[in-house]
Amino acid sequence: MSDPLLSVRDLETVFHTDEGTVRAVDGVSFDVGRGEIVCLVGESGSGKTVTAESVTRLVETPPGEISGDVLFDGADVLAMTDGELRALRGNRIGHVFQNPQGALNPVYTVGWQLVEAIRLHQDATRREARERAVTLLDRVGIPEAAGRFDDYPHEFSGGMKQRVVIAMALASNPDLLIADEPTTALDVTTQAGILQLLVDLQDEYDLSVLLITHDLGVVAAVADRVVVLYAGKVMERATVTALFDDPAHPYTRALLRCLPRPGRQMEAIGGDLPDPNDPPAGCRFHPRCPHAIEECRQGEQPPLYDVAADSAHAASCVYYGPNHDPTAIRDAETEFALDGNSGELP
Ligand SMILES: Nc1ncnc2c1ncn2[C@@H]1O[C@H](COP(=O)(O)OP(=O)(O)OP(=O)(O)O)[C@@H](O)[C@H]1O
Ligand code: NI
Repeated sequence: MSDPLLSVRDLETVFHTDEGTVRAVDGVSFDVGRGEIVCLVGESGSGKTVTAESVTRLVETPPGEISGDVLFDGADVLAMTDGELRALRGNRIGHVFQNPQGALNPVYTVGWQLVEAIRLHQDATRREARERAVTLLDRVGIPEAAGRFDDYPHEFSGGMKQRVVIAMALASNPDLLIADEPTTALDVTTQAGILQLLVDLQDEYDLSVLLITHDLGVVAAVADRVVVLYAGKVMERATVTALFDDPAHPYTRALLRCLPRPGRQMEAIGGDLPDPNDPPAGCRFHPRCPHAIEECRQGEQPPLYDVAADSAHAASCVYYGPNHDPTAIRDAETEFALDGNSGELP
């Protein structure tokens, strides 16, 4: 890969609370290449939002504390001044937040808010900004965009409101769009429309996208590459094809088994996420892993071992390390591939 747009190395974000130190993100590394859609996937509480919000240092410090390396287009984000950070967030990285409440102000029309967002970042007259706002609303799929310009947020349906939120995030013409569960609150049909929009926008603007989701159906539909998080640790990194055709980590395999498929009962992964104040030693997943052996219960999270020779596919599991045979876990169950995981929307 040519040098990635975003490069995250050994990211650690901890929160100092009265109950102790929460290691929300604990040594996470991944890249987002130019023009690529990378999905961060994992159960609730695995650290997806904190990872995304650490990238532009939106995590409040204190109580949070961020360390590691975040390089955006070669620039060291963790060393940036407040002014540089504002420029980064305003011009180069658009963020669609998990909680969409804050994204739109209920007392202003969506057109006014878009114009403000555009004028904040670009030298544009009101008239130019208005034209661009209408173009953006149209581009994100708001029917009769010019006519909806003076409507208030509450006059839009959930799906249309999310399209407006995406338009706001695109107002500055960003290089990277971070979208945190952008479809979770929407019904399935509306979800598919929003995902298709993200794919189209990626293509049209050559955007890079960091998409956060707990839904592997979403991953199958849009991702180029995938980072699987569990309890603040990366369990597996893979291309979307490798992840579905050849899932390596027992956690990924368990997640895939949970996918509903025709003629198959949906399973839940047994057990709960570890206590973030007191995670288990060894592999964070070992208490729920059917293949756990003594080695998994000791020391640190295993390193990310190469699963395939190309090193784009790696799993943090001792079975892929020296002196182990991963066929022991891979033969246990087969057939995870989603029906039509070739870019078809769920
Ligand atoms: N401000 C904070 N103070 C203390 N702990 C926090 C804070 N923010 C997040 N956490 C903890 O960090 C961990 C990771 O949270 P995060 O929101 O990143 O999970 P997530 O993967 O995005 O989950 P979800 O799918 O529910 O959105 C959780 O244990 C959470 O309780
Ligand atoms: Ni989240």
